[in-house]
Amino acid sequence: MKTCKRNRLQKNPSRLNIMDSLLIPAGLSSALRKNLKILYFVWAMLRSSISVELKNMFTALLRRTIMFFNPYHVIEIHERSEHMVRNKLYSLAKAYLSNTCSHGAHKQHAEMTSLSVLPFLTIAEEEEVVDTFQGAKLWWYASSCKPKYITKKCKGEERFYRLTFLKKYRKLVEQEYLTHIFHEGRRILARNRQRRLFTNIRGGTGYTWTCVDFEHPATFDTVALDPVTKRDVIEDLMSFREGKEYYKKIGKAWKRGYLLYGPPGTGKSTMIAAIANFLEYDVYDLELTAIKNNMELKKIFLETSSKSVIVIEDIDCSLNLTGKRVIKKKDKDEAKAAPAVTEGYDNVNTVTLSGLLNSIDGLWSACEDEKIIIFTTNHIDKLDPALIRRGRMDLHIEMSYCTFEAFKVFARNYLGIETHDLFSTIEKLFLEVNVSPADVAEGLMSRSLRNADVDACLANLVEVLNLAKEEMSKR
Ligand SMILES: Nc1ncnc2c1ncn2[C@@H]1O[C@H](COP(=O)(O)OP(=O)(O)OP(=O)(O)O)[C@@H](O)[C@H]1O
Ligand SMILES: [Mg+2]
Repeated sequence: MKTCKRNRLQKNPSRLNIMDSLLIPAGLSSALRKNLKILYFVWAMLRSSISVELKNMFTALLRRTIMFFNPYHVIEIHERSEHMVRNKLYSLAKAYLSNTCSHGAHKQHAEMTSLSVLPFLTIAEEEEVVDTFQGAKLWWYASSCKPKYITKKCKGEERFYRLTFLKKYRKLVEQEYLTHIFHEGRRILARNRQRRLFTNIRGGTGYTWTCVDFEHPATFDTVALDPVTKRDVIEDLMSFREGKEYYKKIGKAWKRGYLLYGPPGTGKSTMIAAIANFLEYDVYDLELTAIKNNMELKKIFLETSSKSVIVIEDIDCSLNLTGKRVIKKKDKDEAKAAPAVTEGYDNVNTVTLSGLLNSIDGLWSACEDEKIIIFTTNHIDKLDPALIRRGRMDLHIEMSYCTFEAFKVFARNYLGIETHDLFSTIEKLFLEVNVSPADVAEGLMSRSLRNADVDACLANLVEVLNLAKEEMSKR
């Protein structure tokens, strides 16, 4: 990437109107620019002494001549579209340039919003940078102009980028380069975005999502899980993330459902955080009990954005969604009397199983895709098969009691060891007792052990496991 000298014509906005199509990078077609400058000079001399009609005619002629001889094509990307709504492509181009060529500018702007994790540098106004794409050279020029319509939102200057390239690359730019900017821009914005953890609360005007920064430290390196399961999950996530075209090809919404099941303290919530961190997605922690009816549920699902993990924890406890899909007539009265609402019939104040299924994978659910939906439960057997069937909950992941393999992850992360004399004792004990990974973690890092050495930590764990064994034998 290298900078170009600024086209001096661009400094004078009044000349921009007539010399619009002349905005070509300096130094490249100096002869052509020289001739056109002369033409412009003659025009400026004549302008005051001729009639308006003649003036217009001459302007049009001049423009056409310039366009005919000008070997360049220009695309402008304005901050706002014609209807004064934000032009997404402008922000994506800005992100793209910040990452790709802004260092080529003499003057840059450093920006950081509340939604970004790192500052990023954009090219300042009146600066020009060069990009290359499949052998084509492209000039980006940042500027601003008066907006066409003055609105409350847009009173002052409106910024825009002018992209200039040889006419022979027009097809390449229109069909490939702009799409490249779109995807790259999205990727850069997603990477630099402060990820958020949302939860639904009931406000004055009904339900609403509220959020905090998502900063959970769990990763797949810190989750203690059987290595084969861990590898399968990672592979599944990777193929999901890269699967946009595949999902399109098979005609399926780009979504995937995971069911995490297992006893308390086996790492289901930790696993959700690791998944979100791995994919770099936001997390929507959906509290079903705070939602009044199916309509609200549908709306709240619609308000989740793409690149997100939607979580319903303890689905078996959230609502009574465990019965058959169609409730029998004689059960209606009982169900009506119960505050926790069952499913099956259309009561306006209920969230029903079919309402939930609809929100997960009905027609509406495909509006913003690239989403992972995760349910967790301690009791998989209590759930309606319709809720967890494959295709809806595509992957069922069992989070079980701690195994020796899982313990080795804790040993590595908590104690920084790969092996130890006590490992064989611990391995034997894991075959005899059921302890959750949470208990093992606690056994290795209880308060009294914070400053203790490895031997003491492992000895403490052996004690915890022996106690669990004793308790099991008493039962
Ligand atoms: N598999 C695991 N890997 C790493 N840490 C774990 C694992 N399981 C549990 N832990 C530790 O135990 C604590 C509790 O785990 P977590 O909340 O993820 O369990 P859970 O399965 O969601 O439990 P519950 O069913 O009660 O919600 C975590 O803070 C974490 O430190
Ligand atoms: Mg949990």
